[in-house]
Parts: sequence; structure tokens; C-alpha cells
Amino acid sequence: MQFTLEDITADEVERRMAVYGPLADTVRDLIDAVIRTEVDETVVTEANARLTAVVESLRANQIDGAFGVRHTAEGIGMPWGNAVIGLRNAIAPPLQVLKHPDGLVTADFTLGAAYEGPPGCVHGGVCAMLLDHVLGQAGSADDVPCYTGTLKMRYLRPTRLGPLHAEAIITEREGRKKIVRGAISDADGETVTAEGVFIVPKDWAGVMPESARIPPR
Ligand SMILES: CCCCC/C=C\C/C=C\C/C=C\C/C=C\CCCC(=O)SCCNC(=O)CCNC(=O)[C@H](O)C(C)(C)COP(=O)(O)OP(=O)(O)OC[C@H]1O[C@@H](n2cnc3c(N)ncnc32)[C@H](O)[C@@H]1OP(=O)(O)O
Repeated sequence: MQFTLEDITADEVERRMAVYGPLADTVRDLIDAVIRTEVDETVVTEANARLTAVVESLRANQIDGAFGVRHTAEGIGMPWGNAVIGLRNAIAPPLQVLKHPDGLVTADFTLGAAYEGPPGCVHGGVCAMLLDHVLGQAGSADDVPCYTGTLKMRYLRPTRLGPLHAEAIITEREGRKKIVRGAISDADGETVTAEGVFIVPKDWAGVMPESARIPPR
């Protein structure tokens, strides 16, 4: 596992965000359109040919493997391939996780057709993925990073697709273990609660450079 330092300015980060963010937004919209379209099948076949050409143009120059977790010397995080918050990842909703002074982290987001499990409702695995991340960021809100060791979910009632809220906070500490609790809620209250044991790896300071320890937005 490697955290990568990219020697670029904050302005350059902003510039790249303005280029790649809209591309991922369009692909996110594409995913939704592919699920919900009812157009004539010839239009679908034509769209596939055009998209295949677009994919080929983007693959003309690409990195090997995944994006990694990159950061600048000023501590600006660029986890842009991340499955939950990745700016360049169209699979990510993406969540924008806010860190509050008391250690609470929160995220408000909307899930559409791409995240369906039971009819009209969020897939239980998607809830677990989002809570793993939100609890993980809460666990790292003290700037000491931790891995998910154990994550326990309680599904109280179905989570309808639409606008949702998630939050989490560290509730207990014991040695290298942090107990983190959190939940996903809709307008009527909590739908899923989670409790996780997050563990600070023995060698975390060696694995993660100081400049990468600010939880990325
Ligand atoms: C440096 C990590 C940073 C990760 C960053 C990731 C992404 C960055 C992008 C944006 C990030 C912003 C913030 C972070 C946000 C989200 C984070 C998401 C987190 C994840 O998505 S991360 C992926 C899934 N995660 C794994 O891939 C872990 C694989 N696993 C291991 O790497 C080891 O397994 C490890 C390190 C967990 C433990 O290894 P170890 O050798 O340190 O443990 P050891 O035996 O010394 O035990 C010490 C004490 O923990 C207890 N203990 C041990 N294991 C336990 C378990 N599983 N559950 C409950 N308790 C456990 C023992 O019982 C003992 O307790 P006691 O002291 O009381 O006896």
C-alpha cells in the first residue's frame, strides 16, 4: 500500500478538479441513463458505438492499475479513485464528508437508480460500503489513520433511494482500537446503524507520510 506525494500547487489541484469532476459527473449521469432509458434499440446500439470510441480516446494514455491515494506537500488529499468519495470515480455517489470540531463527521447525499437493491430502496451492501467509509473518516478524524477491523450493521428498515444523511463519531478507545458508531438516516430518521472496530496499524506513521494524514475531502 502506498500513499503518493504529487508535487503540485493548490491551484493546480483546483484546475484538475474542474477538468475531471465534470467528466465523472457526466459518466454518473450516463450510468443512470443506461439503467432508465426507454429509447428505440437502434439509438441504444448507436450510443454504444459512440461510447466505445470515447473509451478508446481516454485509454490512449493511462496509468497502470488504480489511481492510488495521492496528496500534495500542503496536505491536500486527492483520493480521486475512491469508491465512495472519488472525484474521478463515477461509481462513487460521491460523498462529501464534512469534519466537525467535536469529531463528528457528516455527509448529505442523494442515491439514485444505480444503487438499488430491493425495489426503490438502497442495496444493503451499498449502505455498508458508505458507512464503512463514513465511520472510517470519523475514526481518522483525530489524524491517526485506522483500518476497518470489524463492521457490524443493523438494518432497521428499508432505506429508500433519494436524499440521505450519514454521520459517525468515535465513541470509545482502547489501545490501538477505536470504536466508531454511525448511521444513515432519511427524512423520517435512522434506517441503518453501524458499529465498527477500527484499528490503528502498528507501523502507520511509516506507511502514511505526515502530509497525507489530513482526511481528504
Ligand atoms: C493506514 C490506513 C489508512 C487507510 C486509508 C484508506 C483510504 C484512504 C482514502 C481516504 C481516507 C480518509 C479517511 C479514511 C476513510 C475511510 C477508511 C476506510 C477504511 C477501510 O476500508 S480499510 C480496508 C478494509 N480493512 C482492511 O483491509 C484491514 C485488513 N486487516 C489488517 O490489516 C489487520 O488485520 C489489522 C491492521 C486490522 C489488525 O492487525 P494487527 O496486527 O495490528 O492486529 P493485532 O493482532 O495486533 O491486534 C490489535 C488489537 O486489535 C484487535 N483486532 C485485530 N484484528 C481485529 C479485527 N479484525 N476486528 C476487531 N478487532 C481486531 C485485537 O484483538 C487486538 O486487541 P487487544 O489489544 O484488545 O487484544
